[in-house]
Amino acid sequence: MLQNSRRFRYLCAALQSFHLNSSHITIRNGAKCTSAFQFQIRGKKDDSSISSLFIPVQVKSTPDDINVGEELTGTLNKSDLLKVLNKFYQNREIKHLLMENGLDNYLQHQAYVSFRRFCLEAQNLPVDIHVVFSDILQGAGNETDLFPYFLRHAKLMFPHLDCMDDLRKISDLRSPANWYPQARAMNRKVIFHAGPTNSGKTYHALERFLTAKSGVYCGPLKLLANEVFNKCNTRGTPCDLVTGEERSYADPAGNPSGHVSCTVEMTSLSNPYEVAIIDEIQMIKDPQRGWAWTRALLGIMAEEIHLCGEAGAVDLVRQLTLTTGEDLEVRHYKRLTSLKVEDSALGSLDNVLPGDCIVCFSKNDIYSVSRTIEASGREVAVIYGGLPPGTKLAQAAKFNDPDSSCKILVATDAIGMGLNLCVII
Ligand SMILES: Nc1ncnc2c1ncn2[C@@H]1O[C@H](COP(=O)(O)OP(=O)(O)OP(=O)(O)O)[C@@H](O)[C@H]1O
Repeated sequence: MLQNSRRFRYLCAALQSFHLNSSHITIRNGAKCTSAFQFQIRGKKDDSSISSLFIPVQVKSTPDDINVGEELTGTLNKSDLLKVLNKFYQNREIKHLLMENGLDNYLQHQAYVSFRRFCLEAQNLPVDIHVVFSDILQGAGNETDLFPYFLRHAKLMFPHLDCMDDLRKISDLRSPANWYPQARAMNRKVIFHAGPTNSGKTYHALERFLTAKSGVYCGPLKLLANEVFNKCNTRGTPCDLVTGEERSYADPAGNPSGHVSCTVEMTSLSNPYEVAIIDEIQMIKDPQRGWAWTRALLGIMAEEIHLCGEAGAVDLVRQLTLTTGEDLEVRHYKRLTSLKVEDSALGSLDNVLPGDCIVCFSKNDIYSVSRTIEASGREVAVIYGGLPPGTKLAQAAKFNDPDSSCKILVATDAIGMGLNLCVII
């Protein structure tokens, strides 16, 4: 409905040519105005009202050769016109009506000055205005009869008046949930799989994903997106891969599949899916990357959204689902294996056992630790953030393979998020 409305088309036309530089924003609307409609940011000293930011379009009269108004109702005396105009402008009800039509005191004054000049300086007034003035002067009308003509003039001067409601709506950033009207139009079901790492959260969400007609998996790492992509295709569900660097199609001809595994920043908000998984949802709190989880949670067009992550994020997600008006189902999980803390320190790298993982916090440490272990004749798998996803996956697969001679993993904390590794704990 909105798209068909004149106001919306008008707004689009205005916004189509929206130019921005550091000090000056201009909206040019060639469709209706004879000159540019400017929206200019001025210095701090100016009126704080937003209205003062609009520079009026100059409205010029386009007189006919023949003064039809004069032929119909006779000549108008300019000083009489001025009296009518002043009376009109001082009328309280008129002021109130103008306010209701979006003209605050500032705009009213601007419009009045322009309308007065227009009426007094025009050689031939437009016939409708001429007749109305004539009626008023002859006692057959009231100065309030000028209202529609004044408003028409004001709207020519300030084209934004016609699309103010739409401008207000699109510039209101207080409710992010409303930024995604297509998702809001759906009846989405949100399920939070909450639990510690290695508790089977992603496993259960993925089982649902694999059986759905279509789905999107949104992961925090290229590595995880790759893992799901491979898992899905191995299980016979064609799935594409989309990361910032890579795009792979299950179909060799390059036709998109119903399932997509992507990094969360690459999530498409325009494709409808039956199931979506947003993994590691607690990342929504991350100051740098959290926006991508928020965007995915609020904007994904999926009938069923599975969020996997730490229970600590439930409250925040619940608050967000309150803003979308959606119910949140929380499923709690417990660790599948227990953690055991050693009584004594490792002491030396000679004491590293098969199934151990040494976590380092710099690439230099990775190199020195892996070299030391390899020097003692033991094979090592290495994973750190800078490795290409394929290499990381190959290293993880080598370490996980029970038949491989590689039993020790040296990695940075890049392995901490979601990657399934057969580390003995
Ligand atoms: N019910 C199950 N049957 C078979 N395997 C399972 C089951 N639940 C979990 N697993 C396996 O256990 C491992 C850990 O599960 P999963 O990745 O789902 O844990 P998670 O809670 O999502 O961990 P993280 O928070 O680290 O992502 C995976 O290899 C998964 O395939």
